[in-house]
This record gives sequence, C-alpha cells and structure tokens, in this order.
Amino acid sequence: MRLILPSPAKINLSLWVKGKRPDGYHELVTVMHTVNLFDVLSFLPSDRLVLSVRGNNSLPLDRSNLIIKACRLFKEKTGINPKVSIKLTKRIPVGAGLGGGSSNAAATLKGLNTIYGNPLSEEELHELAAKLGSDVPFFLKGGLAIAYGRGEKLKFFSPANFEILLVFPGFPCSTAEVYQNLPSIKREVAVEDAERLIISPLINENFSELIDNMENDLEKSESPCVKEVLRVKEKLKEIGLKPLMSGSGSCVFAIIKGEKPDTTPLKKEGWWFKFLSAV
Ligand SMILES: C[C@](O)(CO)[C@H](O)COP(=O)(O)OP(=O)(O)OC[C@H]1O[C@@H](n2ccc(N)nc2=O)[C@H](O)[C@@H]1O
Ligand SMILES: Nc1ncnc2c1ncn2[C@@H]1O[C@H](COP(=O)(O)OP(=O)(O)OP(=O)(O)O)[C@@H](O)[C@H]1O
Repeated sequence: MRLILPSPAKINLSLWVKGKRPDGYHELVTVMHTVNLFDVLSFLPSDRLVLSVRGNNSLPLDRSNLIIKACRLFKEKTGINPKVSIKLTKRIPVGAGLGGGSSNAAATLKGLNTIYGNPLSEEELHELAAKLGSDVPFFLKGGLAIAYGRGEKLKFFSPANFEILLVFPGFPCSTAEVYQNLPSIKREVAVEDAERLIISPLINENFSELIDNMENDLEKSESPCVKEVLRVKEKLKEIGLKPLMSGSGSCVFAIIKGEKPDTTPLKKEGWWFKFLSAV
C-alpha cells in the first residue's frame, strides 16, 4: 500500500533567546506556524530501505539525511526494520530557517508508525522526534505552537489565519553557525509573554499589533550569513513591509495585511519568493 504524506514548512513569528545552557544549546521561547509550502513523502513497500529525492540534487541520501536518521531511530525503538521505498519531493528551500529537514523527519516517524500498525504512542513519537532535532516534535502536529526549552517543549493553539510574503535569497544559513555567533544574551521571557505579545493579536487578527511585537533574537548573530539576511530585510522595508528573519535564516517573511506589495525589486534581485497562507 502506498502512503503519501505532506511535509509542511514553518515560520517563526518570534524567537527570543533566554540564554546559553550548560549543554551548549540555547534556551528559547519561539512561536511557530506551519505554512502551505510542502515537501511530499511517498512510502511504498520494498525489500529494503531506499530513499530517493526529486527537486534537489545536493541533499545527502545516506545516514546524514534526517529521513534515514528517523528510520534508524524507529528501528532501534521498535525492533521493526523499515522496508520501504521513500520518495521525497523537495520544494522547501534547504538551510532556509523553514525547518524542512525537521518536517521530513517528523513525517517519516508518523509514516512508519502508521505503516507498521502504530507500535509507538504519541509520547514515544515525541521522545524520538526530540532526539532528531529541536524542531522535530513541533512538526508531529504542526499548526500554531509556542516552543520552549531547547524548542522541544510545546504548547499548541488553534491554527490562525494570515498571509505572508516569503523570500528565499538563494543562499543557506547554517543553524549551528548562527547560534555560535550569537553575542551572549540574557533575557527574561516566559511562555505567557509569547501568548500576550504574539498569540493574542494573531488570534484576534490584530495584525498591526502583531507585527509591532514580532522579534527574532537570532538576527543579532554576527554570522556573515545573517548580515546578508539583514540586507534582504532592508529591501523588503523599501517596498513598505515589516519583515522578520525566520528561525536561523536565510528566509525572510512579512505579514501581508491588505494589498499585495509590488514585488518588482525582488525579481530584480533574482530572489525566490512566494505569497503563502498559514495552515
Ligand atoms: C532555529 C530554529 O529552527 C527555530 O525554530 C531551531 O532553534 C533550530 O532547530 P533544529 O534545526 O531542529 O536544531 P538542532 O538540529 O536541534 O540543532 C542544530 C544546532 O543549533 C544550535 N541550537 C539549536 C537549538 C537551540 N535551542 N539552541 C542551539 O544552540 C546548536 O548548536 C545545534 O547544534
Ligand atoms: N531531508 C532533509 N531535508 C532537508 N535538509 C536535510 C535533510 N536531511 C538532512 N538535511 C540537512 O539539514 C541541514 C538543514 O536543513 P533544513 O532545511 O531543515 O534547515 P533549516 O530550514 O534551516 O532548519 P531549521 O529551521 O530547523 O534550523 C542541511 O545541511 C541539510 O543537508
């Protein structure tokens, strides 16, 4: 039997860094929402585990691919050797702060669990997801959530309605490098602050207030990549938008309140962009 699963991208509507932890990770409070830009994972029965990718020539197909990592972890936990051919159609730009790899890993865990008769509970899936990456647990459900801790602790809300312009400037940013180049930050931010500043105006569709409150502390990173991203932000400001970097970059997005802006300057720069909706 064939199983086809969509694997959405996310944006970070805000990301606050509270400080650095003894394990090297950063303590965060961030608000994430999935958007209607999807990779697709298709699972077919096979005599062994095989991964193939369409739409991207540079992604590794070996153990460093998050899909293969998810399969290995599933096998370790359940004792079931996944014999499936997984076809990934890649549409989400890689290294773009859109969580594409994390989303693929979550879809793989869900897909294998469905195919093999749900051997893992929700909690067990969450535990495996957190091992694969800080963003992976969020993608098991998607929609709207505040993520905190290292990003693996979640408080979910009903999905919201909004439109964005998403711009990918054509180069990736390495998440590890962006965090490494962050000046030391100490901030008192709680989940309740994220609810007040972001979730409430979002649910009430008070977009002006929402946009005024949106922040991403990773924009303070001294990584050369983020410096380039700030230039992209400037261009979007010139066309009347209030943009924000998503996650660790390189994508930048802006909430669209009414009429769509004139995108000619973005075309001139040769940047990839799309108008998207929250899903
Ligand atoms: C930027 C975000 O996407 C925001 O949603 C996440 O914080 C990153 O999520 P992710 O890609 O799943 O990240 P991971 O694979 O867990 O970590 C990649 C690298 O980012 C850094 N990292 C990540 C998360 C975190 N809370 N603190 C960190 O310092 C670490 O150096 C880590 O080695
Ligand atoms: N299935 C996959 N899809 C995308 N990237 C993958 C995958 N497997 C491994 N990777 C590796 O993960 C790295 C980053 O991928 P990804 O596109 O998820 O970054 P990102 O969007 O910046 O993520 P985040 O927002 O979670 O930091 C790349 O170096 C890529 O080679």
